[in-house]
Amino acid sequence: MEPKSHENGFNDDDSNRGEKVWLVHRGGFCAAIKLNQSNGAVNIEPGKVLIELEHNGEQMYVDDDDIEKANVGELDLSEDICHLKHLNEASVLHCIRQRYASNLIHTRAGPTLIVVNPMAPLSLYSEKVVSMFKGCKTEDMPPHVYSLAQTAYRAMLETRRDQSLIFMGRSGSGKTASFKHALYYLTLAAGSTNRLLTAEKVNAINTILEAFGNTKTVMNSNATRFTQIFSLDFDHSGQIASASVQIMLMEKSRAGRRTNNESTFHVITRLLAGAEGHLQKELQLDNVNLDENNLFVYISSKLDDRQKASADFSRLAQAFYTLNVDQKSVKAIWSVLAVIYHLGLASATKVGSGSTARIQFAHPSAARRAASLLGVSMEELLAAAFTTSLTNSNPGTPTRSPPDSLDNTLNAAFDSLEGLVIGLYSEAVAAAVSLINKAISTSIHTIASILLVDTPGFQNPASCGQQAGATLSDLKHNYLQERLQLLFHHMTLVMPRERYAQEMVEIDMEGFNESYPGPLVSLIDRSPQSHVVRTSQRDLREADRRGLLWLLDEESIYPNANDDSFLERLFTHYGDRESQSLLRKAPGNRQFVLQHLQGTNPVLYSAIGWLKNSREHPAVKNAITLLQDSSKEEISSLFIGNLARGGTIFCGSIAGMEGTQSLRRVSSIRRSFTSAGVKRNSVMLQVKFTVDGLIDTLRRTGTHFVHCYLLQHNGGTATIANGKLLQHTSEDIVNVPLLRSQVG
Ligand SMILES: Nc1ncnc2c1ncn2[C@@H]1O[C@H](COP(=O)(O)OP(=O)(O)OP(=O)(O)O)[C@@H](O)[C@H]1O
Repeated sequence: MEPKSHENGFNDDDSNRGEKVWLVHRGGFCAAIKLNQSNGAVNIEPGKVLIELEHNGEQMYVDDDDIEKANVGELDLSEDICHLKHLNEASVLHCIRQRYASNLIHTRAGPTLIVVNPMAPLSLYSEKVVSMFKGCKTEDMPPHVYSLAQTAYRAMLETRRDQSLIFMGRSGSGKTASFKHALYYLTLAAGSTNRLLTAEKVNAINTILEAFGNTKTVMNSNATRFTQIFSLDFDHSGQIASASVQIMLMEKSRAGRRTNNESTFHVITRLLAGAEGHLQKELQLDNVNLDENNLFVYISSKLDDRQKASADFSRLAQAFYTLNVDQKSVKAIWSVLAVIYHLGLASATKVGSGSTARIQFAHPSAARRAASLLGVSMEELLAAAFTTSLTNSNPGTPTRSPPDSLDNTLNAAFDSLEGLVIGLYSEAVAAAVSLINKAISTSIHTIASILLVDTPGFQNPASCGQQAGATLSDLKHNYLQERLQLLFHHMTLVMPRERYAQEMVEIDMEGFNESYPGPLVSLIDRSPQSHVVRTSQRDLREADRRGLLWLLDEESIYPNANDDSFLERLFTHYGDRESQSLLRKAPGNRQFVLQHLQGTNPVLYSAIGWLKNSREHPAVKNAITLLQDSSKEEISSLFIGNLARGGTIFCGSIAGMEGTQSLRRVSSIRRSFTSAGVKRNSVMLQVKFTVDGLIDTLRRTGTHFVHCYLLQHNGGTATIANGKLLQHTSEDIVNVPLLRSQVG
């Protein structure tokens, strides 16, 4: 925009007034009238137009390119943005904003649903509202997450083909909230045989999964850290006859994270705050001290936080009751979680020196509590916790912290203890998911399924003020979001175009600006085509390039490789001019930027510790051995049972595979989830193959996409005062550049 102050050429003559337009500028857009330039105005530069701003009457010349046609006011609240006569960015943003100001947070974009996070509870979802949508056809329903679920249900009944509801968006944008509403709708609207799945049970499942898989981050105070497929399997009559949950790509490293500014999963703090009486004594949690230094668990000193955590724990315990889960199994899970707490206190220390040096628990009394809760001896626990800290017993694992000095020996011990804790936590989650599936899955023959997919949202911590750079876990979540975008692109643009071409229908794509996530996805996950590795050649042949995940994986097995050598290889592969629009170096230590979401969301990453984190520590696997060897029957039987059902969470990185009918029907999907790559210790290739499996699964279904939008960067942590939206204007609430980057 180039505003100009003119003393000549402007007049208020109504005959001069033209069409309504938007003046688009970096901070947003504003309404204006395009004035007729032939009358009055002199010396008009080519490519300029004369406008009058609506809000203050100021007249100015601006670039023609900065103007977009506006629609008539009657279309302000259009239910479907495809109905706008002038379909341009400013008009779409205006429509979403106007609807939001009228408490209409759902908008259609053709078959896709847009939902903006209202940052306040709205009374849009209830049993009564469900009954209004039940049985309806798409064209008879207003945009709502219930209407999308109803459309999927109807399509499943009519075609007998599996359907999926896929929730996409940034962290905190409301994916999980909409996911839960859709699940609630389908449960109530379809009903289930023998009350297998009720709204109460769905609520209980969400409570459990949220406790085990969510945490607090800068972007969302209740951020989901796992991908979930909730499968509803329907019989001939359209009722739910079986259901199951699969959990994958869990950010399990968070359970063993030893940095002060990262929270662990909710369930641990809830257990510590909420276990009372007999349970508290049994778990030996009666002396929890707020000031103690725990490696893995941070307990808030705020009374409010602890009271809330305690109330949440009661709800969690009640959720297991609601699902009729055997209480001995629940107790076994609590024990494993309490063990993590005790191990965090036990910590590690080095005793002796030279050849007699040994690693020991720094606080043996805490370690004894852990051992007795697990039902193993101190020797067994010690061996499981520190096997790899003095000698590198796993030849496949690089010695990144060679135990050649006091610090390195101790660091290796801490890494090992962390590995065990991550393993214990993963097993606890797998057990919880198995118990859920036992409660809701049956072997009744079903004809088709609806898969609801919720994922951790797109992460850009800098957008919420965290300047340290995004982590490797953030990259995994962002990679999944890119793959979902690619799937969306394929299903909504490529496939219809191919269909039109087959049917020889001509479509006018002029002026259509297609953005394509393919190049960045390829930069991240492109498989190696050749065996040339570790070249420092700048002019790599195209065929020799491999994606970031593969580079990280390869680098992590080279002795003496480190985060710097990984970055060097990354820039050897992608330092060329063309790749600069996707990847560039950043000034900070080991920092780089990936231009995510077609450049609309550049994320600054910090690659510190990436190499270490791209291999699973061997101690992770010690957890299952300890649990199976437990002298406590409730523990060993729960975890032996887990293994017998697939023992999936370590190797396949998926929990709950046993419960699924939809995945069982398509055995190739099952294979891709459990393929050889997934079984390797490589965390990065597990990510790649698991995402491949998920996308393959979804591709075979009728897809229904929900795009969730954030109106404020901190929308996942903010609630509008008094729970009210602004009455007259939404301008204070809607961050237009942010919304624009999501719409784009
Ligand atoms: N439809 C809604 N109605 C009311 N509040 C909502 C709605 N959607 C989101 N919110 C609010 O926003 C917060 C963040 O939403 P949610 O956890 O669903 O985001 P998300 O996209 O799943 O985030 P992440 O990817 O981090 O898991 C919720 O805790 C809730 O306070």
